[in-house]
Formats: sequence, structure tokens, C-alpha cells
Amino acid sequence: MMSERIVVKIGSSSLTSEEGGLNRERIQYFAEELASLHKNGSGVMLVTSGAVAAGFRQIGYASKPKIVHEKQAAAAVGQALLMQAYQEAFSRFGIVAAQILLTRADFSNRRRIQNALMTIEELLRQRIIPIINENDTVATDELVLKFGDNDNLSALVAAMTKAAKLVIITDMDGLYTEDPRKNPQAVKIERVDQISEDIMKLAGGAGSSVGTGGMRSKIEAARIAMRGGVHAFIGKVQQEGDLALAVEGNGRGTYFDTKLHSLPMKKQWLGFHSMPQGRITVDDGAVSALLEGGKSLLPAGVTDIQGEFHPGDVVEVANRQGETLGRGVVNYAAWQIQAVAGLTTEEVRRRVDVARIEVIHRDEWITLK
Ligand SMILES: Nc1ncnc2c1ncn2[C@@H]1O[C@H](COP(=O)(O)OP(=O)(O)O)[C@@H](O)[C@H]1O
Ligand SMILES: N[C@@H](CCC(=O)OP(=O)(O)O)C(=O)O
Repeated sequence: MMSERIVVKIGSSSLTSEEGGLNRERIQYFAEELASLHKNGSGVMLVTSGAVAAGFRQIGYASKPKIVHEKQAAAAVGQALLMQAYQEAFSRFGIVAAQILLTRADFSNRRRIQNALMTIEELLRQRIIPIINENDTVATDELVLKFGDNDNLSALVAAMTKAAKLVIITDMDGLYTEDPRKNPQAVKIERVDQISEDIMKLAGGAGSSVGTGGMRSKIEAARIAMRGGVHAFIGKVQQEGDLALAVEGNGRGTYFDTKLHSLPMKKQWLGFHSMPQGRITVDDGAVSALLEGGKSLLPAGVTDIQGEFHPGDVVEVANRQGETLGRGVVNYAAWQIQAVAGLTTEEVRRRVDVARIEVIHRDEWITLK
């Protein structure tokens, strides 16, 4: 009997000290917390950081390295130590754990990610806990290709596996109005049901020298999770029973609730993994057609375009204020839209020869706002 799926992400700050090296007591504690979720029937997946932090001291670096190949060397040493520690800890509860290393590039390749998903599905069927981290040794440090932090990775795993919940464990008991390390007067936010730009602005970078993403990447992760129909929690899990409390809704942290349902893989690819080749700005009528009416985007609603794109490419769509509304597969080349923007459908037909009259068909669209 398997009930809901839960993805738990543990940050470096919860597993290691500032001086580096793994905190085995913490790993034993987390394994125990995860084991009890697992015993209660949940399909548990763990996304864990800590490879770099675990490995740098073994190599002899004085502090967490900043140079790419040093970080990668530390991760190569640390990942093995991390897995060894988890496997040992889980074996005390009779649980088998598996290692899965992923990169952003894997997510943008449909076959590779489908394979990863099928592997995870089989592991869950066998009641094995998949332990997932970024494959740091091969991930390039270019912004678009590397996750860098594991927050986004954990949200993508949760959306992909259609998990019910994503629990992001960190050293802070939730999202505050400011980084509490910088302003002790900051106030905790208990619940968020929409991630507005104002919420994004609250979040700062990493607080400790071992952490990477800080609160910002955690909120981005919560946003992806929510869009994928996954409820998210960001907070502290420290004492016996805390993880169960976090999952039940009584944890020490901030809850991000969603009304949305899980997304089919095709829409996830469009929304989370595709590389937009351009940007289309639309008028208010088109905004409500796309966001409220569930309609396609017609040339009449287009006011501006940016980028060189071709039919079949993915583009972002924005309102006049510059806010991104979503993404879609475009049926026109950039120059064709340029020629017909703002025109009625009849006029468009007279001027250009396109396979479909919609700039973006509603089946090829995902709202990201
Ligand atoms: N608005 C905020 N609310 C809470 N924490 C914040 C905020 N802005 C920045 N932070 C910082 O984010 C840190 C957690 O991120 P990070 O160090 O990357 O941890 P992890 O290793 O767990 O991913 C906290 O220690 C805190 O200092
Ligand atoms: N993949 C890297 C994760 C880097 C990192 O520090 O992430 P996080 O602690 O989640 O902000 C590692 O295992 O060291």
C-alpha cells in the first residue's frame, strides 16, 4: 500500500559544519525521520546537497572552494562519502537507498529525463529510497546549464514524479520578511498562496558559507513546485518527529499551498525545461484570453516581439508591464509576426502563409504567472 509521494530536500547547511566534513549524527537523524515516513507508506525521495561541503576538507582545502574544478573535485570525493553515510544510516532501518545524479542538461533531453523518471518509478515500486544530487563533475558552471543549488532540482523532481509534497529543509525556520541573519527584527511568513514579485524580493542569498542558493532559490523552487501541483514547505527539521510534523502541516517553516493539479510531462517540458528563443508582448485583451479564457494567442493581440525565432520554437509571452505570463510554441517566424501584429485574422490570411493562424495554440501554451 503506497500513499502519497514526498520529496525531501536537505541543504548543505543542515548536514555539514562551516569547517566542512559530514555531520554523521545529523545524517543518522535525517535517515530516521525519512525511514518513519517510508514505513508509513509514503514514496520517499531524497534530494541531498553536501557533496562539496563533505569533500573539501578531505582534499585539504581550507574552506569551501570557489574555483569550478576544485568544487568538482570536492564533489567527486564528497559524493561518495555522502552516499556511504546515507546507505549506512538507512541500512539500520532495513532500507535500501539508491544514487541518482542528474544535470540540467538531462532535463532538457526528453529521452534522458524519461529514463531517469522510469528508474525512479521502479525504485519506488521496490520501496527503495532514491537519493538524488546534481552531477557536479559534469555539470558546467554556465548559468543556464547548472542548477548550482539543489532547490530547483528538488522541485523539478517533485513535479516530474507528481509528488504531493516537497519539503525543503534548511537552517532557517521559514521565509522571513528579510534575512534574519541580517535583521533580527524580520518577521516570519507562515503561509504563501501565490509567489508574487514582492515575495521574490524578500529573499536573499545563502546565509552560511556552506550553503549556495539561499532563500531566493528556495522560493523559485516553491514556485515551480506549486505550478506542478506540488505543495511546498521550507523550514527547519531538527528534533524527533519534526519531518512528520512538516509533512502534516504543523512544521516549523513556511507553507506554499497550491490549487493547481500535476502537469503532464509535455507541459513541464514547455514550462520548466525549454529554452525560449524570443519574447512576445501582448495587449490586455490577449492577457485575459490566455490567462482567464484558456484561449489561443492571435496576431491581433501582439504588440511587440523580440528575438529571432522560427515556427516550432518556444517563446515567452509578457504583458505590457514586462511581466512574464507563460511560454508557448510559436507557429510563426519572428518576421511573420512583425508583418501581421495587431491585424485581424482575415487580414493576416491575406498577408502571410502560415500553417496555423494562432500565434500560439492553447494546447501548446503554459501559464507561468
Ligand atoms: N527572507 C529570508 N528569510 C529567511 N532566510 C533568508 C532570507 N533571505 C536569505 N536567507 C538566508 O538563506 C539561508 C538558507 O539558504 P542556504 O544557506 O543556501 O541553505 P541550504 O544549504 O540549506 O540550502 C538562511 O540561513 C538565511 O540566512
Ligand atoms: N550539488 C552540490 C550542492 C551545492 C549546495 O551547496 O546546495 P545547497 O546547500 O542546497 O544550497 C553539493 O552536493 O555540494
